[in-house]
Amino acid sequence: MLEVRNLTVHFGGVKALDGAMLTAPRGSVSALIGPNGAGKTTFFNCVTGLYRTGAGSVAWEGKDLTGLQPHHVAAEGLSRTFQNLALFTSLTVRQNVLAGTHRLGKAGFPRGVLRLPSTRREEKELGHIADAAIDEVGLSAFRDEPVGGLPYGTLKRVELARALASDPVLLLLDEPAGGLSHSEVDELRELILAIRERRELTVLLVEHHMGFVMSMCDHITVMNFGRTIAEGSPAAVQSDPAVVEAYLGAPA
Ligand SMILES: Nc1ncnc2c1ncn2[C@@H]1O[C@H](COP(=O)(O)OP(=O)(O)OP(=O)(O)O)[C@@H](O)[C@H]1O
Repeated sequence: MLEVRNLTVHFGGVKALDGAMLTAPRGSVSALIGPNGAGKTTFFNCVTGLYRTGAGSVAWEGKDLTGLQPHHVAAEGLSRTFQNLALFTSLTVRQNVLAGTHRLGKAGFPRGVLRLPSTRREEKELGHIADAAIDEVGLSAFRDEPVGGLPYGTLKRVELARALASDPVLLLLDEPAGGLSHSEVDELRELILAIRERRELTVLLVEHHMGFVMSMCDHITVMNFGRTIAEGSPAAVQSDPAVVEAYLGAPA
């Protein structure tokens, strides 16, 4: 499982995380929720090594990942998508997804320049992996399209395919349903559940869409002002008075 304890992050005078705790059981679809500014994206950035934590620890399957650089975290099988999409707009869908296979390649720069047969073989294998991820998210028809002109819902799937192309064991999705239409949200739910099943993944998502979260997650952590205020099943957190207060405010 993913076990995060006591994460603390300051931005100047702002305490973005203040002892945040989270567990995501192996094989679960877990969610991290909370009002705007609660610290959810900062939390993801700490887990994936983009931000340094002032204090606390991150462990996956008992292995300490605290303070590792992003590429070392990725090498442990943690892969993510970004809230504001991080795609190369002038490249095609396939080229973007291929970028996600990076951690699986062994060739490196010198062998790449020499174009050895083993390098060409590896490129072919990584191409197959990228194509399989594109097919898996239903984007076969867009494989060679430049990402630039594609609709938002399609771009979100490209991000998902890129994250899958690294063959992750833990998939972190930052607001996967954000900006999607009603029917796209429903399709995305089915897609994520099918991917989890097929790949035996653990999924942790940050999300504001409560219908989406409550209908698909096994385990939910609620954060407010950088602190974890509740954790448990969808039913348990929904009826937790601290959670109700965080979303609706204290009764007058
Ligand atoms: N790079 C930064 N520099 C300064 N303050 C930041 C930075 N990133 C986040 N913050 C602040 O830290 C707090 C937590 O922000 P964060 O984006 O992690 O919240 P969030 O829960 O993801 O919000 P949202 O749901 O709106 O995306 C906020 O008060 C935010 O303004």
